Amino acid sequence: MSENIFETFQTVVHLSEDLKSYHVFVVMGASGDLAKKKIYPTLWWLYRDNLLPKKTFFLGYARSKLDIKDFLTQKCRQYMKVKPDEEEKFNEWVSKNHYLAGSYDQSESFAQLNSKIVEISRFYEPETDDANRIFYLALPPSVYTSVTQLLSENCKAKKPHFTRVIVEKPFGKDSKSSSELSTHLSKLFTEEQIYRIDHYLGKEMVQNLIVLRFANQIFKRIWNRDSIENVSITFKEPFGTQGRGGYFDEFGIIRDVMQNHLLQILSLVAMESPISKNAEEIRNEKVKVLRSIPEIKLEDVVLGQYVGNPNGQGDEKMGYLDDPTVPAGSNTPTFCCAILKIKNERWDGVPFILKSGKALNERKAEIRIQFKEVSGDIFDNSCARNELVIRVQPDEAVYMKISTKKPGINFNPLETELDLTYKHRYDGEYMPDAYERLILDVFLGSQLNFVRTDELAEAWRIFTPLLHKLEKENIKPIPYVYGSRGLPEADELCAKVGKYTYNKNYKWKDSSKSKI
Ligand SMILES: NC(=O)C1=CN([C@@H]2O[C@H](COP(=O)(O)OP(=O)(O)OC[C@H]3O[C@@H](n4cnc5c(N)ncnc54)[C@H](OP(=O)(O)O)[C@@H]3O)[C@@H](O)[C@H]2O)C=CC1
Ligand SMILES: O=C1O[C@H](COP(=O)(O)O)[C@@H](O)[C@H](O)[C@H]1O
Repeated sequence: MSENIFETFQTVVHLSEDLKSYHVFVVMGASGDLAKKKIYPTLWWLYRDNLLPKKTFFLGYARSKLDIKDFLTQKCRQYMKVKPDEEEKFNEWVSKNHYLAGSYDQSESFAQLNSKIVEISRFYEPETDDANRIFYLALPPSVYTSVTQLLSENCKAKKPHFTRVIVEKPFGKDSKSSSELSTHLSKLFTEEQIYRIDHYLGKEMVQNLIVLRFANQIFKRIWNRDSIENVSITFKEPFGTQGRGGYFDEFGIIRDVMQNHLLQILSLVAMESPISKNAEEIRNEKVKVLRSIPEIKLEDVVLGQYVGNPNGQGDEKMGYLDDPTVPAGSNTPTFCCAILKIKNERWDGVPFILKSGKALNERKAEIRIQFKEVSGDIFDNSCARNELVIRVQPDEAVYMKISTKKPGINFNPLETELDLTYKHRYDGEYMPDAYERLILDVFLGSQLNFVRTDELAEAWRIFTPLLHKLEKENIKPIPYVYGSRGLPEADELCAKVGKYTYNKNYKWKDSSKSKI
């Protein structure tokens, strides 16, 4: 692991006055899946790498009665990648974990939670009267309202200590429910105390967008409707609902991925240059561009639902409706391709294609910027459009597809690429997980990578009319086979409305594997 990558964080964490006092990180819903697979492993990695303020302890809270030491060492450990030489440090981290069982809707339980926080703070530092408090709500949305209410009434830190609350999506189901939740939260906490997590904002290549766009003069000049024909933002997963059908069916792919992860990426790709790197300046620009996007119309959308592949293996044989947790006859889409428009000076006429789906042919998240055709082409229309591809996952990469002379005795253009593949260029660099970056941001009080209330309201405004129409008219998605690339109808929409062209002649050669 490279030490350098952490230097900045460690310096900030250990020098900041605000971070010198005790911190308690409370995992609400500590017995659940998210806590087990993501939150506790992330806390361990941050602790292992000395990234957390030195005086931090951890408190789990859930209804189940459990022994936190057993839970961490037996249930969570498989997700924690503890190396043999880290045993001592791991045990040290486990010993800093505490647990309290309690309800999600009774004031006495939250009063006990408050007493427990104070008690543990005093155990570590007898003179102290409190600690900075971070509450991570790894909970189902059904208990958000009561938990936040009771936290606010019983568990806020005494000043000057801070209280921060991390909220997981879904942030409502449409404009109305989201606004109700936002209003509820805003009565209890200030905007500075609320951290709405969208884990895509913690991914390396999503964070890279701001640097790529605003630290390169060559991109600044061409990042507009004069040069760009279309932009695609794609999310694909090669597996279905995996028994989570009950949850998924309530939301569908649009709410699960598009309205949040893909729209967040879109806003970073399309926003104007912020005045500075300041979180509020950046979030102001993100909101501004979202405000320029009209609501999506049904005619600009293709919806799909996967069916089992009779020739597939295991899960692939199972269609969405075969999942016993999915209601019979459900019309919830598991695939969606939508074309968004941005009505502003920079983007007028440039389609933004958002594509997302489960049970497709591959795991991929990428941003593809397709440039306009060469004007005054002297090569008999044989030049492919340039493309800039930012691959978020798997294998982070930035590559630019360009035409060069085909090597040899000829004068023909050949589509090739300028390739920055991270695993080759930054071999050995430690790439923190999205949750590591985001949880650290909360300790540091940086809201840059979290979703602000007005941003959220705009995101719902864009999607709510479409979602309501789909539900009211019970619109049937088109079936596609588990493991396919998607729907031909989506390709047609991308070509016609999205102005996207696909060059099937392009063949990529992994030059890292070439012999010299
Ligand atoms: N650094 C690296 O590792 C590099 C890797 N490569 C690899 O080379 C391969 C080709 O490169 P690239 O151009 O990026 O990717 P692809 O050829 O896989 O896809 C290009 C785009 O065309 C779409 N597409 C694919 N098939 C069709 C079709 N039949 N009709 C319409 N649209 C289609 C894809 O959408 P959809 O996602 O929906 O299928 C995607 O948006 C990829 O596997 C890529 O990973 C290339 C350059 C650098
Ligand atoms: O938020 C969600 O994201 C995951 C995909 O996350 P990734 O980091 O593995 O790309 C998705 O599977 C899930 O359905 C969705 O709720």
